[in-house]
Amino acid sequence: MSRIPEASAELRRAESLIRSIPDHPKPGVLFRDITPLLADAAALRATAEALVAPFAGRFDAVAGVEARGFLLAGAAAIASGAGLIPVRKAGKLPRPAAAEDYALEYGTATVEAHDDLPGGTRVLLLDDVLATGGTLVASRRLLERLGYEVAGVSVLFEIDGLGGRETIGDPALHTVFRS
Ligand SMILES: O=P(O)(O)OC[C@H]1O[C@H](OP(=O)(O)OP(=O)(O)O)[C@H](O)[C@@H]1O
Ligand SMILES: Nc1ncnc2[nH]cnc12
Repeated sequence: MSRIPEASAELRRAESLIRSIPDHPKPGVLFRDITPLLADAAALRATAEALVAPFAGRFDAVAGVEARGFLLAGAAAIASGAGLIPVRKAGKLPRPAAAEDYALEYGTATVEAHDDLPGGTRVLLLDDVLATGGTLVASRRLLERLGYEVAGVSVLFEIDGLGGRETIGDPALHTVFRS
């Protein structure tokens, strides 16, 4: 169900392109696969715009979380005229300025980022899926440690029942779709 009451027909069609795969990457996980949505030009544009619309004029850059968050963040940055900060998994950046560890529905990981923009830059944090919230909490902490002002958190698909919204605990959390 879309969280935007007046969701455009395009956005509703985009939602229908998210594929659910049982037991991936391990038994018991219902994996939400956004690749069919990404492959559809109109759906990709509609979702990139829906991710940033509630925050219009309130951010200077978007931050996307590796790997799927990068795909949406690139599109959202172009759609909104913002810069892009890659929040990368450990060991990929040549000179990370900060790192944060976190737990996932199916493992553990570390995120890192550079500090290429000035302190106080307003950053909108983006990702494809909100599950337990561990990735976004760690990413938000990471951006704050780098001196950025996190203007909001925006996610394409919120999975109910895993406590992600409560873990993030941010009134400025926007999710386009949920189930
Ligand atoms: O709310 P959480 O429980 O933290 O889970 C959500 C995160 O899990 C997935 O990333 P994953 O680490 O699987 O990496 P990928 O984007 O490289 O596939 C997804 O893209 C989110 O970043
Ligand atoms: N169920 C799920 N589907 C897609 N991405 C995820 N990240 C964490 N849980 C996920």
